[in-house]
Amino acid sequence: MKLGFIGAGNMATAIIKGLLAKNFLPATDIYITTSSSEHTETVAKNLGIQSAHSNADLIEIADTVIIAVKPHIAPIILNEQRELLTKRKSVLISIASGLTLENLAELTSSEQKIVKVMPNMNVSIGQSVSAICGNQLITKEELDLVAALFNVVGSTYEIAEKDFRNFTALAGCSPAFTYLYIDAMSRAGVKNGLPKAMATKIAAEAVKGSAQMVLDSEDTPWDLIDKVCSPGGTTIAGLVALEEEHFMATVIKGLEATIKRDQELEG
Ligand SMILES: NC(=O)C1=CN([C@@H]2O[C@H](COP(=O)(O)OP(=O)(O)OC[C@H]3O[C@@H](n4cnc5c(N)ncnc54)[C@H](OP(=O)(O)O)[C@@H]3O)[C@@H](O)[C@H]2O)C=CC1
Ligand SMILES: O=C(O)[C@@H]1CCC=N1
Repeated sequence: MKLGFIGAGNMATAIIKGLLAKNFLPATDIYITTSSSEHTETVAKNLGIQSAHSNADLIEIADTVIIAVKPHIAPIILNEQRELLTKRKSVLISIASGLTLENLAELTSSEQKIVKVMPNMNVSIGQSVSAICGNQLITKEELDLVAALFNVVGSTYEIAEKDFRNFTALAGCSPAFTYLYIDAMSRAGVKNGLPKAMATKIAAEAVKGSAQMVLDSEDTPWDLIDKVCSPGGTTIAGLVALEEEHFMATVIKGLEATIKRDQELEG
């Protein structure tokens, strides 16, 4: 497989680092473009991979093309490159939020093989959770190959396209919310006398262990909450205070705002 990334920002570089770390592809088979040749050269050099002179050159070289630009830029590029993509019979992978398989086919052609993937930032440490679905032209083998690519950098769920928005909120955007939670805990630690770096590390380790516990245990999160809360103790006091401020409803509101924004981006 020769893999080309149109766009080499946060997501593409994280995926590339993950793929290189696991030796999924040799660095000689990974190509990128950015908005300028100079920037492409710099990023490619830093990652130790290949630069393409233009998006058209990249499509000429790669058999699998990941469009990893911001959702409002993707339509412009796909429209420009539609004939070449069709001619090359490339598999097009889109990670842009808010663009449906139907949008992507309209922007390219009815013959375009398309896979929609929603990864998250944790690709760079091999712990992404990604959703995947293909259009009617994608064979099972092609879908499996794309799933294998994203399995190298985490786990992959094949889901119906109608569930993508929900997945984007739960897995694509939620790392940002979790960082916010960790930072808020860390600031509470600082407020009460711990140095910031130490407080952040402690908060992050507590979150990591708690997430692992949910994955490993047969208990539901509520069962685990009850096990932490000693009668008349400290945790129940904190839990009640959080719920007085509508903690659960606030989290749900945050995720639902991302679902609404995703709908708006689709237009
Ligand atoms: N960030 C995240 O956690 C996640 C993001 N996504 C999706 O991934 C996509 C990329 O997001 P992210 O990586 O954060 O975005 P970034 O802004 O970090 O990266 C965008 C990249 O696109 C490049 N670019 C802009 N215009 C062109 C062009 N005409 N030709 C080639 N490259 C171009 C930019 O180049 P330059 O730097 O030179 O301007 C940059 O390298 C988005 O669609 C987003 O919805 C999906 C899941 C999670
Ligand atoms: O903020 C965004 O639009 C992208 C999609 C998922 C995470 N980041």
